[in-house]
Amino acid sequence: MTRTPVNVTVTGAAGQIGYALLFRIASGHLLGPDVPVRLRLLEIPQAVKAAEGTAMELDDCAFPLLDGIDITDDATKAFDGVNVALLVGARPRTKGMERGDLLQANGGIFKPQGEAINAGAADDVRVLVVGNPANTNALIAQQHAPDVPAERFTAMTRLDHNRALSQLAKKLGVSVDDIKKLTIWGNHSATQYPDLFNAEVAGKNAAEAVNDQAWLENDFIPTVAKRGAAIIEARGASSAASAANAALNHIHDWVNGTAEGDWVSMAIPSDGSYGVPEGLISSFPVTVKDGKYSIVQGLEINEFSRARIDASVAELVEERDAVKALGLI
Ligand SMILES: NC(=O)C1=CN([C@@H]2O[C@H](COP(=O)(O)OP(=O)(O)OC[C@H]3O[C@@H](n4cnc5c(N)ncnc54)[C@H](O)[C@@H]3O)[C@@H](O)[C@H]2O)C=CC1
Ligand SMILES: O=C([O-])CC(=O)C(=O)O
Repeated sequence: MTRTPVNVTVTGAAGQIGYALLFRIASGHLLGPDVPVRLRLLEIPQAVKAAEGTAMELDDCAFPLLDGIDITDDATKAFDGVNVALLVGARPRTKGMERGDLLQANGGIFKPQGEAINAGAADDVRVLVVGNPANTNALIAQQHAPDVPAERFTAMTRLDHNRALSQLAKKLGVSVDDIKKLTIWGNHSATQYPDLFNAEVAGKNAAEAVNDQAWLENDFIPTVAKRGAAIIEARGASSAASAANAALNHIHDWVNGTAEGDWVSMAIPSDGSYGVPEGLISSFPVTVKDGKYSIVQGLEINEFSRARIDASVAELVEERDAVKALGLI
C-alpha cells in the first residue's frame, strides 16, 4: 500500500452503529477498495473497554487496508489530524427527559467535539453527524469550529433516502437502481419530506408513475418518516446496520462523487436555496463533483411539497432557537 492512510474518527464506537460500521470502513466501503485507513475510536471512559474488544476483532480480521487503530476517551486526541469524522455517539432520549434536556445533554457532547475538530482536524476534514438530533447536533459542532469551513459539517438523511428508494421500488415493482433523483428535504425527524415529484423511475416522473396521491400522502411519506420508530418497535433497538450503511454511502459519495444523472440527499448548511434560511443544516438534493457538493438548483416545488418542506424547516428553526436559548450556539 503506497497511499498515506486516511484518518477516520468514529465516536460512539462501542455502540451498535459503531459495531456495524467499523468493519466495513476497514474493508474499504467508506472510501474505496484501495484507500488505507487509520481508525480513531472515541468513547466515554466506561465504554473504552468495549471499544478495545471491537478493536481486537478488527485486528482478527487482518484487513489489508487497516493501517492502525487508536482508542481514546479524549476528543482532542481523537480528532487530531482527522480527515473523516463520523459523529455517531450521542445522548439518547430517556424516560421523563424533556426536549430541552436532550438538547442540553447533546450540547455537552457536540460542543467539545466541535472545538476539538477546530483545534486539530486536517485541512480537508469532512464531518458527518449521525447521532440524534443529527441536524442540530451538526449545527452545534459547526458553531464551535469557526476555523473549519462551515460546509464541512453535514448530517445524515441518507438512511431516509435509502428507505424511500426501497419503499418506492416495492410499490412499483422495480429495482432501486431504476429510481433516480429522489430527495429527502428538511430534518432527520418525522417531519422530513421524501419528494417523489422531482424523482424519476426508469426515466418517467415518479409521482406520475405512482399515480396514487392517497398512497403518497397516507402510506409512503409516513412509512419513510416513521421508519426509525417502526424498526425500534420491531427489533427492540434502533436501526444499526442500515444506519451504518447509509453513513458509508454519505461519505463515499461526498468523497468520490455522485453518479451522472442522479443525486443524493444530504443535510448540509443552507445557502438560502429553496427558501431554507441560510445556515440551517437541512436536507437537500445534492450532487458531488471533485469532492465538493452542490445543491441541485431549479427544481419545481409544487404547493404540496412547499408546505411539507416549510413544516420540516420550521422544526429546524425551532431546534436552532432552542439551542441558542440554552447558550449552546
Ligand atoms: N441520522 C440517522 O439516520 C440515524 C441516527 N441514529 C442515532 O445514532 C446514534 C447512535 O446510535 P446507536 O449506535 O444505536 O447507539 P448506542 O447507544 O448503541 O451507541 C452510542 C454510543 O455512543 C457512546 N457515546 C455517548 N456519548 C459519547 C461521547 N461524548 N463521546 C463518544 N462516545 C459517546 C456511548 O457510550 C455508546 O457506546 C443515536 O443518537 C441514534 O438515535 C440512529 C439511526 C439512524
Ligand atoms: O430514532 C432513532 O433513534 C433512530 C433513527 O434516527 C432512525 O432510525 O432514523
